[in-house]
Amino acid sequence: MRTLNEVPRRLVIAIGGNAVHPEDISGTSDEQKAVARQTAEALLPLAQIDNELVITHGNGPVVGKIMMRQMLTMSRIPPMSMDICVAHSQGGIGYLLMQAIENALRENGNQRHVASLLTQVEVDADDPAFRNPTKFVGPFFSEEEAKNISKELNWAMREDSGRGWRHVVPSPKPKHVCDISLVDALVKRGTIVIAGGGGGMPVIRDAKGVRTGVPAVIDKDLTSAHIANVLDIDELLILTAVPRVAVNFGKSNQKELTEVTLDEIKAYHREGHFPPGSMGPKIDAAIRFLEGGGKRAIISHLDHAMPALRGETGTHIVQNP
Ligand SMILES: NC(=O)OP(=O)(O)O
Repeated sequence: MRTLNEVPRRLVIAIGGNAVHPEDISGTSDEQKAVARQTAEALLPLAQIDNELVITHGNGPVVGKIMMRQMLTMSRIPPMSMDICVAHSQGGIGYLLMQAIENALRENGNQRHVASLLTQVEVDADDPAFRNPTKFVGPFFSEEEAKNISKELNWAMREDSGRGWRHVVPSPKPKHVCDISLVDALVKRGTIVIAGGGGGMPVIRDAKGVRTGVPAVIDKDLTSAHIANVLDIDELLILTAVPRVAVNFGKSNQKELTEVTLDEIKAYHREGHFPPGSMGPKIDAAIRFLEGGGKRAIISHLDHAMPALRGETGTHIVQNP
Protein backbone atom coordinates (compact mmCIF):
# COMPACT_ATOMS: atom_id res chain seq x y z
CA MET A 1 0.00 0.00 0.00
CA ARG A 2 1.11 3.55 -0.67
CA THR A 3 0.00 6.71 1.05
CA LEU A 4 -1.22 9.68 -0.98
CA ASN A 5 2.24 11.22 -0.61
CA GLU A 6 3.82 8.07 -2.03
CA VAL A 7 1.76 7.72 -5.24
CA PRO A 8 3.81 8.63 -8.33
CA ARG A 9 3.74 12.26 -9.40
CA ARG A 10 4.37 11.45 -13.09
CA LEU A 11 1.79 9.19 -14.65
CA VAL A 12 0.16 8.08 -17.90
CA ILE A 13 -3.47 7.00 -17.52
CA ALA A 14 -5.11 5.05 -20.36
CA ILE A 15 -8.89 4.88 -20.35
CA GLY A 16 -10.77 2.44 -22.55
CA GLY A 17 -13.06 3.32 -25.43
CA ASN A 18 -15.89 1.86 -23.38
CA ALA A 19 -15.24 4.43 -20.65
CA VAL A 20 -16.17 7.17 -23.11
CA HIS A 21 -18.83 5.24 -25.03
CA PRO A 22 -20.05 2.11 -23.20
CA GLU A 23 -21.98 -0.62 -24.99
CA ASP A 24 -25.18 0.13 -23.12
CA ILE A 25 -25.73 3.64 -24.51
CA SER A 26 -27.13 4.44 -27.95
CA GLY A 27 -24.67 7.32 -28.24
CA THR A 28 -26.69 10.55 -28.12
CA SER A 29 -24.76 13.73 -27.37
CA ASP A 30 -26.34 13.94 -23.92
CA GLU A 31 -25.42 10.33 -23.14
CA GLN A 32 -21.82 10.92 -24.18
CA LYS A 33 -21.61 14.10 -22.09
CA ALA A 34 -22.97 12.23 -19.06
CA VAL A 35 -20.41 9.43 -19.54
CA ALA A 36 -17.58 11.97 -19.89
CA ARG A 37 -18.79 13.53 -16.64
CA GLN A 38 -18.67 10.15 -14.84
CA THR A 39 -15.18 9.51 -16.24
CA ALA A 40 -14.04 12.95 -15.05
CA GLU A 41 -15.36 12.25 -11.57
CA ALA A 42 -13.50 8.93 -11.50
CA LEU A 43 -10.26 10.70 -12.47
CA LEU A 44 -10.77 13.71 -10.19
CA PRO A 45 -8.75 12.36 -7.21
CA LEU A 46 -5.74 12.06 -9.54
CA ALA A 47 -6.36 15.39 -11.27
CA GLN A 48 -6.46 17.25 -7.95
CA ILE A 49 -2.99 16.33 -6.75
CA ASP A 50 0.16 18.10 -7.84
CA ASN A 51 1.41 15.85 -10.62
CA GLU A 52 2.42 15.49 -14.27
CA LEU A 53 -0.53 13.73 -15.85
CA VAL A 54 -1.02 12.45 -19.40
CA ILE A 55 -4.40 10.90 -20.23
CA THR A 56 -4.97 8.74 -23.28
CA HIS A 57 -8.29 7.27 -24.34
CA GLY A 58 -9.74 4.64 -26.63
CA ASN A 59 -12.06 5.32 -29.53
CA GLY A 60 -13.14 1.85 -30.73
CA PRO A 61 -16.91 2.21 -30.25
CA VAL A 62 -16.95 5.83 -31.48
CA VAL A 63 -14.76 5.51 -34.57
CA GLY A 64 -16.72 2.42 -35.62
CA LYS A 65 -19.96 4.39 -35.42
CA ILE A 66 -18.43 7.29 -37.35
CA MET A 67 -17.49 4.88 -40.15
CA MET A 68 -20.92 3.30 -40.08
CA ARG A 69 -22.70 6.68 -40.07
CA GLN A 70 -20.88 7.83 -43.15
CA MET A 71 -21.65 4.59 -44.97
CA LEU A 72 -25.34 5.30 -44.35
CA THR A 73 -25.07 8.78 -45.87
CA MET A 74 -22.56 8.09 -48.65
CA SER A 75 -25.09 8.53 -51.46
CA ARG A 76 -25.25 12.24 -50.47
CA ILE A 77 -21.96 12.96 -48.68
CA PRO A 78 -18.58 11.43 -49.59
CA PRO A 79 -17.13 9.22 -46.83
CA MET A 80 -13.86 10.24 -45.18
CA SER A 81 -10.77 8.05 -45.04
CA MET A 82 -10.13 6.06 -41.84
CA ASP A 83 -7.36 8.37 -40.58
CA ILE A 84 -9.81 11.30 -40.78
CA CYS A 85 -12.45 9.21 -38.96
CA VAL A 86 -9.86 8.63 -36.19
CA ALA A 87 -9.21 12.40 -36.12
CA HIS A 88 -12.96 13.08 -35.81
CA SER A 89 -13.20 10.61 -32.92
CA GLN A 90 -10.10 12.00 -31.20
CA GLY A 91 -11.39 15.56 -31.51
CA GLY A 92 -14.88 14.70 -30.24
CA ILE A 93 -13.80 12.53 -27.33
CA GLY A 94 -10.94 14.86 -26.40
CA TYR A 95 -13.35 17.81 -26.34
CA LEU A 96 -15.82 15.99 -24.07
CA LEU A 97 -13.15 14.76 -21.65
CA MET A 98 -11.28 18.08 -21.55
CA GLN A 99 -14.46 19.97 -20.74
CA ALA A 100 -15.71 17.41 -18.22
CA ILE A 101 -12.39 17.21 -16.32
CA GLU A 102 -11.99 21.01 -16.25
CA ASN A 103 -15.58 21.45 -15.08
CA ALA A 104 -15.11 18.85 -12.32
CA LEU A 105 -11.93 20.64 -11.22
CA ARG A 106 -13.64 24.06 -11.23
CA GLU A 107 -16.56 22.74 -9.19
CA ASN A 108 -13.98 21.73 -6.60
CA GLY A 109 -12.29 25.12 -6.64
CA ASN A 110 -9.31 23.97 -8.72
CA GLN A 111 -8.20 26.13 -11.67
CA ARG A 112 -5.88 23.55 -13.26
CA HIS A 113 -5.91 23.49 -17.08
CA VAL A 114 -6.63 20.51 -19.32
CA ALA A 115 -5.46 20.49 -22.96
CA SER A 116 -6.37 17.95 -25.60
CA LEU A 117 -3.74 17.61 -28.30
CA LEU A 118 -4.46 16.20 -31.75
CA THR A 119 -1.83 13.50 -31.99
CA GLN A 120 -0.41 11.87 -35.09
CA VAL A 121 1.35 8.55 -34.55
CA GLU A 122 3.75 7.13 -37.09
CA VAL A 123 3.48 3.48 -38.07
CA ASP A 124 5.47 1.28 -40.44
CA ALA A 125 4.01 1.15 -43.96
CA ASP A 126 5.04 -2.51 -44.09
CA ASP A 127 3.45 -3.47 -40.76
CA PRO A 128 1.86 -6.90 -41.35
CA ALA A 129 -1.26 -5.63 -39.52
CA PHE A 130 -2.31 -3.89 -42.75
CA ARG A 131 -2.85 -7.35 -44.27
CA ASN A 132 -4.57 -8.84 -41.20
CA PRO A 133 -7.26 -6.61 -39.62
CA THR A 134 -7.67 -7.40 -35.89
CA LYS A 135 -8.83 -4.20 -34.17
CA PHE A 136 -12.48 -4.32 -33.14
CA VAL A 137 -14.41 -1.08 -33.69
CA GLY A 138 -18.04 -0.03 -33.50
CA PRO A 139 -21.13 -1.83 -32.24
CA PHE A 140 -21.86 -5.55 -31.89
CA PHE A 141 -23.94 -7.44 -34.47
CA SER A 142 -25.44 -10.89 -34.81
CA GLU A 143 -23.62 -13.26 -37.15
CA GLU A 144 -26.32 -12.80 -39.81
CA GLU A 145 -26.14 -9.00 -39.61
CA ALA A 146 -22.34 -9.17 -39.76
CA LYS A 147 -22.44 -11.29 -42.93
CA ASN A 148 -24.84 -8.83 -44.58
CA ILE A 149 -22.68 -5.84 -43.59
CA SER A 150 -19.57 -7.59 -44.84
CA LYS A 151 -21.23 -8.21 -48.21
CA GLU A 152 -22.76 -4.74 -48.52
CA LEU A 153 -19.81 -2.63 -47.33
CA ASN A 154 -16.92 -5.01 -48.00
CA TRP A 155 -15.93 -4.75 -44.32
CA ALA A 156 -14.00 -7.44 -42.46
CA MET A 157 -16.19 -8.70 -39.58
CA ARG A 158 -15.12 -11.02 -36.73
CA GLU A 159 -16.57 -12.57 -33.61
CA ASP A 160 -15.39 -10.69 -30.47
CA SER A 161 -14.81 -12.89 -27.39
CA GLY A 162 -18.30 -14.45 -27.37
CA ARG A 163 -19.97 -11.00 -27.24
CA GLY A 164 -21.08 -10.70 -30.88
CA TRP A 165 -19.65 -9.73 -34.26
CA ARG A 166 -17.82 -6.49 -34.96
CA HIS A 167 -16.02 -4.63 -37.71
CA VAL A 168 -12.25 -5.24 -37.64
CA VAL A 169 -9.65 -2.87 -39.08
CA PRO A 170 -5.83 -2.93 -39.36
CA SER A 171 -3.98 -1.97 -36.18
CA PRO A 172 -0.27 -1.37 -36.86
CA LYS A 173 2.14 -0.86 -33.98
CA PRO A 174 2.94 2.74 -32.94
CA LYS A 175 6.55 3.65 -33.80
CA HIS A 176 6.73 7.34 -33.02
CA VAL A 177 4.36 9.82 -31.35
CA CYS A 178 4.65 13.10 -33.23
CA ASP A 179 5.32 16.29 -31.24
CA ILE A 180 5.75 14.38 -27.97
CA SER A 181 7.94 17.28 -26.78
CA LEU A 182 4.80 19.45 -26.71
CA VAL A 183 3.12 16.94 -24.39
CA ASP A 184 6.20 17.03 -22.18
CA ALA A 185 6.30 20.85 -22.10
CA LEU A 186 2.63 21.12 -21.18
CA VAL A 187 2.66 18.49 -18.41
CA LYS A 188 5.77 20.12 -16.91
CA ARG A 189 3.85 23.40 -16.56
CA GLY A 190 1.07 21.60 -14.70
CA THR A 191 -1.43 21.16 -17.53
CA ILE A 192 -3.24 17.84 -17.70
CA VAL A 193 -2.66 16.65 -21.25
CA ILE A 194 -5.02 14.42 -23.20
CA ALA A 195 -2.96 12.95 -26.04
CA GLY A 196 -2.75 9.88 -28.25
CA GLY A 197 -6.53 9.51 -28.20
CA GLY A 198 -7.77 6.49 -30.12
CA GLY A 199 -4.12 5.45 -30.42
CA GLY A 200 -3.44 8.58 -32.51
CA MET A 201 -4.06 9.37 -36.17
CA PRO A 202 -2.11 6.69 -38.04
CA VAL A 203 0.45 8.18 -40.43
CA ILE A 204 3.48 7.02 -42.37
CA ARG A 205 6.50 9.24 -43.03
CA ASP A 206 8.71 9.25 -46.11
CA ALA A 207 12.46 9.93 -46.29
CA LYS A 208 11.82 13.70 -46.51
CA GLY A 209 9.65 13.64 -43.38
CA VAL A 210 6.39 14.04 -45.31
CA ARG A 211 3.50 12.40 -43.46
CA THR A 212 0.44 10.72 -44.98
CA GLY A 213 -2.55 9.22 -43.19
CA VAL A 214 -3.19 5.50 -43.56
CA PRO A 215 -6.32 3.35 -42.99
CA ALA A 216 -5.94 1.94 -39.48
CA VAL A 217 -6.87 2.32 -35.81
CA ILE A 218 -3.85 2.05 -33.52
CA ASP A 219 -4.25 0.35 -30.14
CA LYS A 220 -4.41 3.12 -27.56
CA ASP A 221 -2.80 1.00 -24.82
CA LEU A 222 0.29 0.46 -26.99
CA THR A 223 0.42 4.18 -27.77
CA SER A 224 0.06 4.89 -24.04
CA ALA A 225 2.99 2.59 -23.25
CA HIS A 226 5.05 4.30 -25.95
CA ILE A 227 4.24 7.79 -24.59
CA ALA A 228 5.16 6.71 -21.04
CA ASN A 229 8.45 5.18 -22.19
CA VAL A 230 9.47 8.19 -24.29
CA LEU A 231 8.63 10.62 -21.48
CA ASP A 232 10.48 8.36 -19.02
CA ILE A 233 7.39 8.00 -16.85
CA ASP A 234 7.68 5.09 -14.41
CA GLU A 235 4.05 4.06 -14.02
CA LEU A 236 1.25 3.34 -16.49
CA LEU A 237 -2.32 3.03 -15.20
CA ILE A 238 -4.67 1.23 -17.61
CA LEU A 239 -8.29 1.73 -16.58
CA THR A 240 -10.95 -0.59 -17.91
CA ALA A 241 -14.22 -2.31 -16.92
CA VAL A 242 -12.83 -4.92 -14.48
CA PRO A 243 -11.02 -4.47 -11.14
CA ARG A 244 -8.24 -6.96 -11.88
CA VAL A 245 -6.80 -9.14 -14.63
CA ALA A 246 -7.85 -12.78 -14.25
CA VAL A 247 -6.43 -16.04 -15.51
CA ASN A 248 -8.80 -18.88 -16.48
CA PHE A 249 -11.39 -16.14 -16.96
CA GLY A 250 -15.00 -17.37 -16.72
CA LYS A 251 -13.96 -20.85 -15.53
CA SER A 252 -14.38 -22.48 -12.11
CA ASN A 253 -10.66 -21.97 -11.45
CA GLN A 254 -10.65 -18.27 -12.38
CA LYS A 255 -7.98 -16.42 -10.39
CA GLU A 256 -7.54 -12.66 -10.10
CA LEU A 257 -3.97 -11.44 -10.25
CA THR A 258 -2.81 -8.90 -7.67
CA GLU A 259 0.93 -8.53 -8.29
CA VAL A 260 2.84 -10.36 -11.02
CA THR A 261 6.26 -9.95 -12.54
CA LEU A 262 6.99 -9.31 -16.19
CA ASP A 263 8.08 -12.91 -16.74
CA GLU A 264 5.00 -14.26 -14.98
CA ILE A 265 2.57 -12.21 -17.09
CA LYS A 266 4.43 -13.19 -20.27
CA ALA A 267 4.06 -16.84 -19.32
CA TYR A 268 0.31 -16.43 -18.68
CA HIS A 269 0.00 -14.62 -22.03
CA ARG A 270 1.78 -17.46 -23.86
CA GLU A 271 -0.66 -19.90 -22.24
CA GLY A 272 -3.52 -17.97 -23.91
CA HIS A 273 -5.24 -16.46 -20.86
CA PHE A 274 -5.85 -13.04 -22.42
CA PRO A 275 -8.17 -12.81 -25.47
CA PRO A 276 -7.08 -10.59 -28.37
CA GLY A 277 -10.26 -8.46 -28.34
CA SER A 278 -10.25 -7.53 -24.66
CA MET A 279 -7.46 -8.10 -22.10
CA GLY A 280 -4.82 -9.18 -24.66
CA PRO A 281 -3.92 -5.67 -25.93
CA LYS A 282 -3.67 -4.32 -22.36
CA ILE A 283 -1.24 -7.09 -21.43
CA ASP A 284 0.75 -6.48 -24.64
CA ALA A 285 0.96 -2.80 -23.69
CA ALA A 286 2.02 -3.56 -20.11
CA ILE A 287 4.77 -5.87 -21.41
CA ARG A 288 5.94 -3.29 -23.94
CA PHE A 289 5.99 -0.62 -21.23
CA LEU A 290 8.03 -2.73 -18.78
CA GLU A 291 10.40 -3.96 -21.51
CA GLY A 292 10.84 -0.31 -22.51
CA GLY A 293 12.03 0.62 -19.01
CA GLY A 294 8.76 1.28 -17.16
CA LYS A 295 8.62 0.20 -13.53
CA ARG A 296 4.96 -0.65 -12.87
CA ALA A 297 1.88 -1.15 -15.06
CA ILE A 298 -1.44 -1.25 -13.20
CA ILE A 299 -4.65 -2.56 -14.74
CA SER A 300 -7.87 -1.81 -12.86
CA HIS A 301 -11.42 -0.49 -13.05
CA LEU A 302 -11.98 3.13 -14.03
CA ASP A 303 -13.79 3.79 -10.74
CA HIS A 304 -10.79 2.48 -8.75
CA ALA A 305 -8.14 4.80 -10.18
CA MET A 306 -6.79 6.18 -6.91
CA PRO A 307 -7.18 2.95 -4.85
CA ALA A 308 -5.36 1.08 -7.64
CA LEU A 309 -2.55 3.61 -7.65
CA ARG A 310 -2.25 3.30 -3.89
CA GLY A 311 -1.97 -0.48 -4.21
CA GLU A 312 -5.34 -1.31 -2.64
CA THR A 313 -6.69 -2.99 -5.80
CA GLY A 314 -5.86 -3.68 -9.44
CA THR A 315 -3.34 -5.99 -11.05
CA HIS A 316 0.18 -4.64 -10.62
CA ILE A 317 2.71 -5.84 -13.18
CA VAL A 318 6.26 -5.14 -12.06
CA GLN A 319 9.82 -5.72 -13.21
CA ASN A 320 11.42 -9.12 -12.53
CA PRO A 321 13.34 -9.19 -9.24
N1 LIG B 1 -7.96 2.78 -30.29
C1 LIG B 1 -8.29 1.95 -29.26
O1 LIG B 1 -7.50 1.15 -28.77
O2 LIG B 1 -9.60 2.05 -28.82
P1 LIG B 1 -10.33 1.10 -27.76
O3 LIG B 1 -9.60 1.18 -26.47
O4 LIG B 1 -11.72 1.66 -27.67
O5 LIG B 1 -10.32 -0.29 -28.34
